[in-house]
Amino acid sequence: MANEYAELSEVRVSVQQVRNCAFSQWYPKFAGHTPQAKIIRPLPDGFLEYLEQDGIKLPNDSQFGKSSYYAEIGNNEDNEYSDWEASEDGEHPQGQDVVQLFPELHKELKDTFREMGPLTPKLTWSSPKDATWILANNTLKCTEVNDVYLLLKASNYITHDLDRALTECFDRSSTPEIDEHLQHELVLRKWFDLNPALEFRVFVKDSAIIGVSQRDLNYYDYLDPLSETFKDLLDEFIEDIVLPKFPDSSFVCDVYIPRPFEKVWLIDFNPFARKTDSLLFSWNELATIDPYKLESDYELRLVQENNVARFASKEHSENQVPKEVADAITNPKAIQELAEKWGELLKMQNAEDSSDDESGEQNN
Ligand SMILES: Nc1ncnc2c1ncn2[C@@H]1O[C@H](COP(=O)(O)OP(=O)(O)OP(=O)(O)O)[C@@H](O)[C@H]1O
Ligand SMILES: [Mg+2]
Repeated sequence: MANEYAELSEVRVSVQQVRNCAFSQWYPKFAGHTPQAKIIRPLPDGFLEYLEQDGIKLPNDSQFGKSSYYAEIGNNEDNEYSDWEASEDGEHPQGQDVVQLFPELHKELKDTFREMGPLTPKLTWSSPKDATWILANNTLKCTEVNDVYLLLKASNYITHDLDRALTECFDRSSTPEIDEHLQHELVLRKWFDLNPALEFRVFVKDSAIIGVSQRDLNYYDYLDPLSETFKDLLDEFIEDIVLPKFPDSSFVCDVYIPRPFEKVWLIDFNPFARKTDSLLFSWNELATIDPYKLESDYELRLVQENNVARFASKEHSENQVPKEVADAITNPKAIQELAEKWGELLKMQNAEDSSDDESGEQNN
C-alpha cells in the first residue's frame, strides 16, 4: 500500500527567483525585444491603500478633463438615484476623495495616456486578466485612467500580488524583512492588438528549454505546420538573448511570435513554480523532466483538434461570457442573430429530447 500513489514532485522556488520576475527587474535588460512600457515605482502608499480598499470608487475630477464614465451621466428626472442627493456641490458623491489619496500618480497616469495612447496595466507581477469583464470592450485595453482603476480593483490576481506574492517561497520565513521591503510597481504597457494564437509559454529548466505550450487554449489549424519554425526561433532567442541576461537558470517565459515569424517578442517572466500556470503540461511532468536526459528534442505542445473540449472551461471562465454575447451587447443586429440561433438550438434540443423519450418508451 505504501507507494500506491506517486508523490507530487517538489518544485522549489526562492524569494529571489520570484523577485527576478518583477517587471522592473527584467524589462530594462531586454530593450528592443519587448514592447514599450512605462514603470511607475515606487507607488504612493495612498494608491496601495486604494487598491486594498473594499468596493470600487472612481475619481471624478473635473480638473484634468472629463472621463467617459461620468461624461454622459447627470442628475435628471430619468435617473434619480438617492445617492445624488447627498452631493450638493455638483460633484459625484462616490469619487470625492479618492483622488486625494494619490493626486500626483493620478496626474501621471493621465499624462501617460496622452503620451502613449491606449495601454494595458499590470502590477509588479500580474495583469488583471481575470477582470476584463468589467470593461465594455471585454479586454485589457484601457483608453482612460478610470479603466485602469476598474481593472486593478476588480482583479483577484492584483490582490494576490499585493498580499500573497511570496507565500510559496521555501526561504520566506528566513527572510521576513523582504516582505516589508517589497516595493510594488505599476506597469503601463502600450497597447497593441496581438493574435493570441501566436503567444507561447516557454519552460526553461537549468538553462535548457524543456517544453513550450500554446498560451491561448483554443485550436488553431495553422499552428502545427509552423512548429519547427517556432522552435528554431525560440531556441535562438532563449540561447542568445534571454539566458545571457536573465539571472536565473530556471524560469518560465512568455513570448509572442507575430507574422512573418522572424522575431520573438518577450511579454513576461514567471517563476518556475507551481503557481505559474503550466497550461498544456502538468507541473509534475515539468518537474520530472531532466534537461540533461531529454531523449529527443523538447515538445512544443499545441491544442489538437480532437481535444479542444478538454479545455472548453478555460482559465477565468467564471468571469467570461461567450464572445458572441459580448459582441451582441453593442450590436442590435447581432443580438437578433444570437436570439435566432438560440431559438434554433432550443428547437433542436427539444426534438432530441422527444426522440429520446420515444426510444425510451420503445425500450420499456
Ligand atoms: N502591450 C500589450 N498589448 C496588448 N495586450 C498585451 C500586451 N502585453 C500583454 N498583453 C496581453 O495580456 C496578457 C497577459 O499579460 P501577462 O502575461 O504579462 O500577464 P500575467 O498576469 O503575468 O499572466 P500570467 O498570470 O499567465 O503569468 C498576454 O497574454 C497578452 O495577451
Ligand atoms: Mg506572468
